[in-house]
Amino acid sequence: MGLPLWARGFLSRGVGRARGAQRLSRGFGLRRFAFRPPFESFDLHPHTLRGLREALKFPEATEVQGKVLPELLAPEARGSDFVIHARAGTGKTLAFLIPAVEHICRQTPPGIGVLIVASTRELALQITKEAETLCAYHAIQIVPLIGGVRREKDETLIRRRRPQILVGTVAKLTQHFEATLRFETLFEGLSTLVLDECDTLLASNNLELLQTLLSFLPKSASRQTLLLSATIPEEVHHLCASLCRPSYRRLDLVTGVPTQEAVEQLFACTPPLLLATTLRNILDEEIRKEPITHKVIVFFPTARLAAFAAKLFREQLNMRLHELHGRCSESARILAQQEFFEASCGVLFTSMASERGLDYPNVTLVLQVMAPISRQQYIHRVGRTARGGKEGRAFLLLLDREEEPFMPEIADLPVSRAPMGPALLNDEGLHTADALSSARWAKGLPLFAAAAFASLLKHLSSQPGMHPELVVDTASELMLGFGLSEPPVVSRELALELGLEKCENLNLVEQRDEKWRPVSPASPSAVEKRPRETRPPARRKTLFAPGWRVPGGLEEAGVKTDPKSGKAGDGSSETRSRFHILVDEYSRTNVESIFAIGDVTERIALTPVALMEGMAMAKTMFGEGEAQPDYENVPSAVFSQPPCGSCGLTEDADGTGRN
Ligand SMILES: Nc1ncnc2c1ncn2[C@@H]1O[C@H](COP(=O)(O)OP(=O)(O)OP(=O)(O)O)[C@@H](O)[C@H]1O
Repeated sequence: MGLPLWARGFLSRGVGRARGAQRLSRGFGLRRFAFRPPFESFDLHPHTLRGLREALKFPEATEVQGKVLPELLAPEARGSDFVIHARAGTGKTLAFLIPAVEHICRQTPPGIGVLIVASTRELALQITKEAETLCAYHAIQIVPLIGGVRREKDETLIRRRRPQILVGTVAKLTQHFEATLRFETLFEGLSTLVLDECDTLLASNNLELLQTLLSFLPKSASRQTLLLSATIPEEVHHLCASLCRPSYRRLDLVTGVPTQEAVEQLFACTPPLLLATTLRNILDEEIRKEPITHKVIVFFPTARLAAFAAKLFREQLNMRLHELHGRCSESARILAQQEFFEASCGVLFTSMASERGLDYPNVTLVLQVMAPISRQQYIHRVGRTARGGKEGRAFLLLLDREEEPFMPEIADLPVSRAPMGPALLNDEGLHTADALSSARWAKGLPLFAAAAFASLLKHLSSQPGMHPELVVDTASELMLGFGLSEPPVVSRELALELGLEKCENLNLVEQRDEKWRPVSPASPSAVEKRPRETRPPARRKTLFAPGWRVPGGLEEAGVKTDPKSGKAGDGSSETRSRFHILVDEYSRTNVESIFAIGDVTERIALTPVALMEGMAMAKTMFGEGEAQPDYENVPSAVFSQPPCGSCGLTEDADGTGRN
């Protein structure tokens, strides 16, 4: 049994849950928008109107669309850029798609007319789907470019479809600009650039990559830029303005609170030890009250905790769950997104991957486990319910000690304390605690628990006001509440990184390279140390420079680069301003301990060449004698339709006439 006696007593009190449960389980229904002009009242192309009416089945604009469309469709609007701030779920996607499609209908230069930059793969796919439905009766082609899909596959799709609208993530688009031959020429007629969820694209950790992407786009005084989000704090606004033309317009459509009025928002606090059982009780309550219509999104603070909780609840509590987070494979993410979208009821365990822009119909409850990292995150997550004019509920399940630092951040929002308090914990909590007990864990769960614990330590360490002991105690109690008999071990390296190495309650293992193997499911934290047979040689730094850009800092290291070399290095006659690292035939730079391979050198910019150079370099570096790349056996590819390629001896060299 994972819970101590005092907690069991607390659970078994089972204080009247019905009162709060009634509020928690209020049904949802259609609300009326304040003002919904019919789409016919706008001067739209007949195919667009038909797409709205027949494919999307939206005869009327939402309130936000009713305000944005007249601004963006006005003839003089093309001379301005727009920063649009409107609540989540109010129809911003169509608000930018409709004018973009209308502009393509009026002007059809070859190439891509509209580029939509999305913050996640899932959002890019969702926008693509909505654009395709809107354009069902147009001949307009839309292509998504997202991570997890091979670049060559993207190229084939672009060649075949010749899209007018491209929807992509920043990383994938940048990768194409850096590595796909003449990719930039597709954008010569670009008339509209959309940055959806602009505040996250402009966040400090993403800004550099976004700026790199934008630097590849041709400069054009007539290109319109649209920036949209449900949260645009003032400090982000000046960044938005810096991407716009001076005449830009700001449409601030959030009056009053930034969350939808139709969302009932509650919060409750729990000790870490009781978080898992409380969560289970809330879910049970929701399923019991709405057996065929419950649709619940549960947000966890880390992807690893979401993965662990999903596996635990599925395997130990027999709950049917959908799962979508950063630990899922790309195909699993796409499948989960589609399944939960189509499901009439269900529960989704997720993390950051789902909090922005994603549109699942009829979500009845958004449940946030532990404090969000910011006010914006809270608002976006709550925005996953009550979309398109429906009603919904949001529940924030905090740890006791999170209330004081977090609640002031959302003091202006209509969030009330859940009236049930400890009644969230009912008699069933006892059974939950018992069922979760690691004594009965299925195979594999201990490793998930260890990963979740490490991620919790990281997450909590980044929270304000959390000193090391508190971080360790909180994460440990949480894991005990999830059924462990003792907290998992942690590598000393991680403890050092987080400044937790002196915490007495942390069970450390010395070597970071050790493979952890649970001895038995009954004692998941008792892991056996299995040192690797061979360790990689010590190294101080690995420079990784994808694409053609030479990383900074090389000058300080004394590495010679060639700034004058302007040829593209890909066999074309193109010139580009860029630097190359100068290397000898063994891939050695002028600094003995630094090597370089691939596109950052002035050799042939082809993947097979880089691979071969890498193998030869590894032999030189790791003592198998000096080895030079063998350019005789480089596979070559011809970008043609059908595609063709070759490798090995030429007909002449072979002498047999074979190719
Ligand atoms: N005119 C309309 N009539 C009815 N429903 C609509 C209309 N326009 C959009 N919707 C629906 O409203 C929901 C929310 O729309 P959308 O995803 O565009 O919101 P959003 O403002 O972009 O939200 P977020 O800020 O979360 O990205 C979607 O399910 C969409 O299909």
